[in-house]
Amino acid sequence: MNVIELKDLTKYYGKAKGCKDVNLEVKEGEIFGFIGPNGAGKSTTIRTMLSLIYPTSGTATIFGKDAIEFGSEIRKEIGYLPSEIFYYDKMKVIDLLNYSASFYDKDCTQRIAELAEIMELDLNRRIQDLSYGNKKKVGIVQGLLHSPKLLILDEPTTGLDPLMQQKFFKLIEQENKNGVTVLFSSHILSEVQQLCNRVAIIKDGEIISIQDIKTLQKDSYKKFSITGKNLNNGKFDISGVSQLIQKDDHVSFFFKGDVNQIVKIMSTLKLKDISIEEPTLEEIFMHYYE
Ligand SMILES: Nc1ncnc2c1ncn2[C@@H]1O[C@H](COP(=O)(O)OP(=O)(O)OP(=O)(O)O)[C@@H](O)[C@H]1O
Repeated sequence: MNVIELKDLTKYYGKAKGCKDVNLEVKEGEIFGFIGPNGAGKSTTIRTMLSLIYPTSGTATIFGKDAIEFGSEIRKEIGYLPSEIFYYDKMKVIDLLNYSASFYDKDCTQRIAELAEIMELDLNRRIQDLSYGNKKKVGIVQGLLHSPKLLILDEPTTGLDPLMQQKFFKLIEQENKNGVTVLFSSHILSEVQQLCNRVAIIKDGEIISIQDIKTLQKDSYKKFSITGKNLNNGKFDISGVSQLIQKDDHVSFFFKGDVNQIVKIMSTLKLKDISIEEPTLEEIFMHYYE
């Protein structure tokens, strides 16, 4: 079953394009990555699918229901962490979270305490006394306290230190194991790589590719780095080689194709060192942004 289904979802702010003809399906139980640079249209797509803003055209269906018609019903089952969070500064964290919890027909007290412990959040501090990272933690607890079926996380890790990021990822993985579907928007490819099953890439408001993370990494480019005397980069002038860089005794490049071709060329060289690596998502996607 598709938890999220977007059909030609389009949002213009006056003449400015927010997102255009976005088609996307997120299946139940997936952790789906949504990747793009700043201003690519991630937040616009998310806000439109949540019917927090209205689409110019197209439709969003969540849990099989139209997002506008059933907006308030759907949102009860969603945990949404917006990219920017604004709070009443004078409130205590616990009062704010209890207030959020009051919108749901369930007792969230225990879950608030559990989440605060996992995220190391002091519930008795005032919002105005919290650092940016701690405010982000409030948002995370707020998004999860009602045990939603769908989590929509818009740039959730900004402001979290690396240790806290890992704790947060573990928490998301645990939620996912318990059946929660996750849409994870980010401009940091390595975190999407760590967490997601599939990924959609958005650029200038339009989806340019949707890929399975595993096939993406296995079936695509390999990154070769070699060191040796008299390496002539002209030798690697074959189809499938890209982004070749030569510096002194070192040559690196990406290759997509029959690796035997590369091995054959390598066998004619006198090498000091060689490494063959899986490229990072960043490297794989680089050409989309050129
Ligand atoms: N309220 C608005 N009014 C006018 N233009 C807007 C508005 N909100 C977003 N935009 C424009 O829509 C485009 C997409 O922005 P959006 O915030 O959705 O991108 P994003 O991928 O979420 O980026 P970021 O990570 O920087 O938030 C940008 O060109 C942005 O300037």
